[in-house]
Parts: sequence; structure tokens; C-alpha cells
Amino acid sequence: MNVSIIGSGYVGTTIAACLADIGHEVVNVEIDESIVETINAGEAPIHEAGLEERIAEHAGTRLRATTDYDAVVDTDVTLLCLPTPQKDDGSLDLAIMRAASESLGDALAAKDGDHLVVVKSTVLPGTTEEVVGPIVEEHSGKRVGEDLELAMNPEFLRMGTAVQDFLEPDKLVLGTTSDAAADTLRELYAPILENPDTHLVETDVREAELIKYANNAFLAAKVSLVNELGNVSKAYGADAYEVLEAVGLDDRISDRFLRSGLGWGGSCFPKDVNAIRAGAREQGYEPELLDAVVEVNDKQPRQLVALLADHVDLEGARIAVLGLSFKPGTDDIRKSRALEVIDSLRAHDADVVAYDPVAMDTVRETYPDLEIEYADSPAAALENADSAVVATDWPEFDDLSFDGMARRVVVDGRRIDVDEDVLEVYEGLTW
Ligand SMILES: NC(=O)c1ccc[n+]([C@@H]2O[C@H](COP(=O)([O-])OP(=O)(O)OC[C@H]3O[C@@H](n4cnc5c(N)ncnc54)[C@H](O)[C@@H]3O)[C@@H](O)[C@H]2O)c1
Ligand SMILES: O=c1ccn([C@@H]2O[C@H](COP(=O)(O)OP(=O)(O)O[C@H]3O[C@H](CO)[C@@H](O)[C@H](O)[C@H]3O)[C@@H](O)[C@H]2O)c(=O)[nH]1
Repeated sequence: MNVSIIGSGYVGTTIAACLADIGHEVVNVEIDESIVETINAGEAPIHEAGLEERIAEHAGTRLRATTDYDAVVDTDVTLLCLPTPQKDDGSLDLAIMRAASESLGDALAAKDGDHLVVVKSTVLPGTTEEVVGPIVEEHSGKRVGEDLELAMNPEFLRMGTAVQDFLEPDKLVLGTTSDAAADTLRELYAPILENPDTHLVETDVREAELIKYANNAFLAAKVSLVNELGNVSKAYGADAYEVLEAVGLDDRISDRFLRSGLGWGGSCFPKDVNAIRAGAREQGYEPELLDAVVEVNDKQPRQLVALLADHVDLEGARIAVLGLSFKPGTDDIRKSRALEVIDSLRAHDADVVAYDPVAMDTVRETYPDLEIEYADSPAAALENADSAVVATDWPEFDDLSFDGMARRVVVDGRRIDVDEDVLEVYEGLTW
């Protein structure tokens, strides 16, 4: 099948490489020329396991990138993988979706024959049919249900394991308005649907849109609940990880997403929980539990710095921050808890020296004015440090040597596997 993908960020690039891998002809339409050049040179614009080799294999044959929307004319289906950020008030910002839908419609005006437009971006109920559809119709001259089909197919991949998550998902959710759209999507995903462990959910567009938010709200709430229980465990002097390991044996709860600590960051949970909160309010419903989910999460980085301040006078202290990405396996720093910790440490006039295996360049480029030092290795970050904070649970932090530290005070925000015996103070945030 010929597939066009609008937006080549974390999701669009991963999906493009994976769809090429399962045999489709794929073109990425992206406004950022440097991303287009990188993909066409056979390289990955982001750090993601399994991505570089797939792009290297397919670029120039089944995979190409362009800034030219006209590329959609030669394709059967277009997947929208565009950002859906939050506005200052937390509500969903659809400006990019609207602009791209206009460009897509303008390009589709030149296409004879049917076309399927699929929203993969995370959008609130109503967006696909009431915003994207009408804009594409107006600009293309095509009509939904005649020569234009619409679908909403949310994406559940995680950063760090995005390729594997896309190719072997727990579920594929197809929200469609017609049998033709459902047939096309089943054909697109045929090799993935062969996996007996992948559930196929066929539903309406509005439900598909909401399933994505419900999924993320549930997971974010689960982590906030374990953080609340972790904070309570700490207050009682109990080990939260032991408590939750036992709790997770109940198969109604499951042992996944039970890691307490610094809380959730990333490009999805923060903006998606805020969007569904704002959306619920707009519909006249007060989402009190979701408000609390955010409140608990917001507290954790400040709590970690307060804990550190119990042991070290932060003013002028040299503090090593280990990990900058919002989770291991990615260079994505969006809403990373590490950055919150650094802001708070800087506000206390501490000197910060940071290390991350892949995300340091992203931080340098995104926050050129951030007054911190970058170290080449964990050992270099720890050298002469008065304390260390573990902000991201990269596996390479499990074998740290703390020999070079001025004082061996470690506050662990992620419960990594450190050798506590060699430390003067080892404190966990939530246990
Ligand atoms: N990152 C994730 O783990 C993840 C997982 C599932 C769903 N999602 C959802 O998928 C969507 C995309 O997320 P992302 O993380 O890939 O975003 P991103 O910011 O990494 O990528 C979006 C890309 O779209 C490009 N773009 C912006 N305007 C454009 C336009 N008018 N035409 C063409 N390209 C344009 C940007 O330059 C950027 O490269 C969001 O709705 C997000 O919530 C993200
Ligand atoms: O037990 C846990 C599990 C996760 N986290 C934190 O939660 C955040 C999110 O982690 P994760 O969900 O693994 O990564 P994302 O890439 O943000 O993926 C989420 O957001 C994506 C975008 O919507 C969805 O597609 C995925 O299904 C959903 O898991 C990270 O900061 C983690 O450190 C914890 O603190 N404790």
C-alpha cells in the first residue's frame, strides 16, 4: 500500500520506518527540512532502539521524506502524526492539526479517486469528524463518505520501546466511519494483526479518540497512586517497593507501572491528562480525581529537593544529576522530571553537573541558557560532588562507583540498583 505520513517526529518517523519494514511504500511529509534530509540520508532523527537500522535499510527505496505535501496525491492513505500540544490553560491546542489539514486538503484537490485520512495524533472526541474532516473537505473538494474516508487510529507506543510497541502492540484501535475505511486499515496493519496477542478493537471515531485519553489517564493515575502510597510508606518507614510488589501480584492490579519515585513526565501523560481535564470541564464535568493525579505528580520533584536539603546545604553545593531524559531509552526530554529537579536546585543556588547517555545534546540545544555543567560520564559527574540525584533509571546507573564524591550522599528518585553500603547517606524519594 502507498502511505503518506504527515509529521515526522517521534511517532511519525517510527511509524514510517515500521510500515516500510512490513512492506509498504511510505513517504513522510515534514516541515522541518533537517529531519527530511536526515531520513533521506538513511539516518534516524531521534534516538530509538531499532529505528536507525530500519531507516538505513529502507531509505531511498520504500521510505522517503519530503517537505512537499503534493506527495500525498500518489498515496492511498494519509496518517496524521502531528503535535497536539496544550495551551497555557492546559486545553488542547489544535492549531497545527488545523494548518496541516488545510495543506493536506489543498494537496488532495489534485487527486482523482478515493483517499483515507487517518488521525493518529492524540485528539479529544469530536476533533476528527468536526475539525479535521470539514477542513480537508473544504480544501480538497472531496466529500466524506463519497471520495474521502476518515478514521481515528490512536497510537500507544512508548518512547524507548517505540519500534517494538508499534510492531507488536497489545491492541489496535480502529475508529472508522465506514466499512471501506476499516477494510483499508485492516489491510495496512495485516502483518501486525497476524500476531495472536494483538487485540483488534473496531469502534466509532469518538470512542477511539477517548480510548487513548482513558488509557493515558489510567496509567498516569496508577503512577500517581503508587507515588502517594510511596510517600505514605516513607512516612511510616516502610519499603514501598516491597509493599507494591506484593500488591502487584493481584492480577486485577498487575505488576506493571508500580514504580514510585519522581513521577511521570514525557510528551504524553502531562499534556493528555491536562487535555482531558480541560475537555471534561468544557463538557460540564469536574474531574476531581484527575486534578489530584496531576497535583501528586507535581509535588514529587520539589519533595526530592527538600529531602536532599535535609542532608546537604544546597547553596554553592555541587550536585550531580544523573539522567536528563524523561525515561530511559530515549533522548526525549519533554516534561522530564530531571529538568524540574534542576530548576529547583538552581533556585537554591546549587551548582549542577549533569550526565545522560543520550539526552545532553537535546538539553543543550533546547535550553541554551540553562546554567549547568555537562559531564562525559557518570564518574565525571560524581567527581567531587557533594551529593547525587538519580533522576532517570538508565540501566548503566546500576553499577555506579561513588569513589570520587566529596560526600557520598545520594537521593534516588527512581529506585535504581545502587550499592547502599558504600554510601554515607542513601535516601529513596518514596521509601
Ligand atoms: N511521542 C509519543 O510517545 C506518542 C505516542 C503516542 C501518541 N502520540 C501522539 O502523537 C502525536 C505526535 O507526537 P510526537 O511525539 O511524534 O510529536 P513530535 O513533536 O515529535 O513530532 C511532530 C512533527 O510534526 C512536524 N510538523 C509540525 N507541523 C507540521 C505541518 N504543518 N506539516 C508537517 N509536519 C509538521 C514537526 O516538525 C514534528 O517533526 C501527538 O498527538 C502525540 O500526543 C505520541
Ligand atoms: O511505574 C512507573 C512507570 C512509568 N513511570 C514514569 O511515567 C512516565 C511515562 O512512562 P511510559 O508510559 O513508559 O512512557 P511514554 O513514552 O510517555 O508512554 C506513554 O505515553 C505514550 C504517548 O501517549 C503512550 O502511547 C504510551 O502507551 C504511554 O505508556 C515516565 O516519566 C516514567 O518514568 C513511573 O514513574 N513509574
